[in-house]
Amino acid sequence: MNTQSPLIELRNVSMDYGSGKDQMLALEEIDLTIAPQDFVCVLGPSGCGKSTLMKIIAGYQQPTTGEAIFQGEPIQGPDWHRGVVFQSPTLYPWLNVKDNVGFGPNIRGLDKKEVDRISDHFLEQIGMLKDKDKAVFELSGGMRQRVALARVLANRPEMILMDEPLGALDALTRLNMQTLIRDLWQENKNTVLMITHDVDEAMSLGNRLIVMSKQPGKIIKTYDLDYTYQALKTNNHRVNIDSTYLEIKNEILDLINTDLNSPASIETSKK
Ligand SMILES: Nc1ncnc2c1ncn2[C@@H]1O[C@H](COP(=O)(O)OP(=O)(O)OP(=O)(O)O)[C@@H](O)[C@H]1O
Repeated sequence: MNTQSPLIELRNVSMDYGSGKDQMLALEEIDLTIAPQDFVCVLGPSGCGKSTLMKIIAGYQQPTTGEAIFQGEPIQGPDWHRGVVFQSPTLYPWLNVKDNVGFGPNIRGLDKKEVDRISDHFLEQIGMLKDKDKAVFELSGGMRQRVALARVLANRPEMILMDEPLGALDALTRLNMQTLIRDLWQENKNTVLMITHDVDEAMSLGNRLIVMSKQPGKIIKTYDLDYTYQALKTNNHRVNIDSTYLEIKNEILDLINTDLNSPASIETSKK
């Protein structure tokens, strides 16, 4: 984690859904600080509130109690500073690839030449410049997710929020996408928060990992890791799976799978 002033601060954030006897506590007393250019991966059992946490940072939901702060200001609602990528890419089927990527800059009133320049730049980054005139229905799942990423990047957001973005992809495409996401993070210097169920994916991409307890979701442990930096240094983009890696992976799996009714206080480990 770097030491610049935080991009995101969650202070004592709790989130209730429903009311009366249907009321349930989804998140409880979350304190989280995310620095610029962090790549934070969030892991935790199904239903522990990962997406709720992401929606609060995106501005889709206000916490029931506590504060969600972006660059020192309370998050009031969604805006282009924090772009969201979902598991199922939400592309506009009536627009071709290039116009999907240029959608945000176009809406913001940039002139056509500038919109084209931005679209081409990000299509190049995702390796799909040659596909720019294709229709959405002509794309594979992995290609759609790449276009969804480029569309978010074209808005030049400070932060990218991803909710299981690779969950629907086959294993090989998923590995290639992990490499692409890491490269895009490095190249564009965004801050990333990514939810995943895959511990290896989290360990190989994130420089910070957050593990949450089962509902009500609390942060039970955070890790600062450097496997993603190692992967950036190698030609084949692979992480070195050493004994420490396996220890941390097993510890995380235990944390996620153990009954965590009384989560321990927050701990931070450094590899
Ligand atoms: N809009 C909503 N209204 C009521 N309950 C909700 C709402 N959104 C989420 N919940 C509930 O809050 C809890 C946390 O849900 P959330 O989707 O944040 O968990 P998650 O960790 O992302 O789950 P998964 O890993 O299965 O995607 C769940 O019990 C869910 O049913």
